[in-house]
Amino acid sequence: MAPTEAEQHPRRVVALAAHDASGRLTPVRISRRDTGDDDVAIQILYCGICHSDLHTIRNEWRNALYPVVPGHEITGLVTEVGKNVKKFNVGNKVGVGCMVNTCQSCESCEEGLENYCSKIVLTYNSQDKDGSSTYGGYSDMVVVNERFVIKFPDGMPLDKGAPLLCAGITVYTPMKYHGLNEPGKHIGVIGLGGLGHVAVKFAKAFGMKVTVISTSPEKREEAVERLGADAFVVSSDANQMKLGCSFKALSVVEYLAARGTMHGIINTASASMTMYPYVLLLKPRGKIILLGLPEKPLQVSAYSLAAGGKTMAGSCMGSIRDTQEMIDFAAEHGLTADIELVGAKDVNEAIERLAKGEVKYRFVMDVGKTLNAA
Ligand SMILES: NC(=O)C1=CN([C@@H]2O[C@H](COP(=O)(O)OP(=O)(O)OC[C@H]3O[C@@H](n4cnc5c(N)ncnc54)[C@H](OP(=O)(O)O)[C@@H]3O)[C@@H](O)[C@H]2O)C=CC1
Ligand SMILES: O=C/C=C/c1ccc(O)c(O)c1
Ligand SMILES: [Zn+2]
Ligand SMILES: [Zn+2]
Repeated sequence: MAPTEAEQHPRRVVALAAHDASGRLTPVRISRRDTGDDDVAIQILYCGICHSDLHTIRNEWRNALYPVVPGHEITGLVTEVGKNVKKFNVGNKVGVGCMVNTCQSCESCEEGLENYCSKIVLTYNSQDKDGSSTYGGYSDMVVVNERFVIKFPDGMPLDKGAPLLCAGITVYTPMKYHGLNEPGKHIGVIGLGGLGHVAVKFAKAFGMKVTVISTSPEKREEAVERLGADAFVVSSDANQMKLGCSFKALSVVEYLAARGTMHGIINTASASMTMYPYVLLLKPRGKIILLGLPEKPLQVSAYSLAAGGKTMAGSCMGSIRDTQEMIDFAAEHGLTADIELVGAKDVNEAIERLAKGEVKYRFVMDVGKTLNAA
């Protein structure tokens, strides 16, 4: 007889779940599997709050499988390992990012780019190979196959390091694969949020010139003085953006100075926009990489891309091998996210603030100290 859900997933774990498109999170109990031979059990201490969590719980991508327990920037301590586990021991500091399973046999998996596996199992809002739902890091503990667990190097803090597991790898990957990690090159970063601010930090660590292109003039000073950006262009204010006329609103002098100067741009904006004015910032044959996943389509002018032989591409998350490489690189360079730590009780308020762009630059939930009291 097939095992029941309770037999397959006997651990009862405290979590925060959204139940409908209001996205409001409430405490629930979920089931986790026992630690299998290849698994690592992790006590979750911190979990970053990514804008994808917000898109998902509010069903903006029309794919929510409620109840949704979000969270794919998970850090914590190993509490148990299965008998085949080679890379981890009890007590290790570890992280889990956006995926927890792949097929291991498709072309993408064989190339080591399992983030593009057609059968990828995401950390939450997905169905695992045994048919169970996956639940993310807004929870006490998680059980994950060791292949999807990242070793946290000494010196990489579990709180400020957590956002690197999604925001960090999502920006590091296109920089690596599109040659946007070379000293002296000029990169533009659209959107100074969770992804954008770590993109600025990685670009500076690679020795690049960085221009932030932002809708928030008030972010200029810290973008330049604290994050180390070389230039800052105000792209629009929110009202003008709603009218779709970002081009007219660009801060004209800085914009004109930046036109035709960028080897690449990464677009981390969570909202839809007209790409034309941004494409004009690229040098001939420059590349614009789309990372933000807005609910509504972007507007693109074919003419602006074709004239100048420019490329528009997309990129999603990153492989496990690249995630380990990125975390090790970040640790060597003392690179972490700028975070605001929030308790589990305040998570709904934090998500409201994230929706309004009122975070500098990533909320991280203090799961270890506060979830059980929520
Ligand atoms: N491709 C992938 O693998 C991944 C994609 N994502 C997606 O990336 C996006 C960003 O995520 P994250 O950094 O966590 O989000 P944040 O909310 O932290 O940052 C998004 C930034 O976008 C800018 N922005 C917001 N509204 C607008 C607007 N109307 N027009 C132009 N810019 C705007 C703001 O920057 P500013 O104030 O500077 O203008 C804001 O800070 C999301 O859509 C998310 O789902 C996330 C992770 C992985
Ligand atoms: O924040 C990360 C989002 C990752 C993601 C979104 C959508 C999708 O189909 C994925 O495979 C990953
Ligand atoms: Zn994410
Ligand atoms: Zn695969």
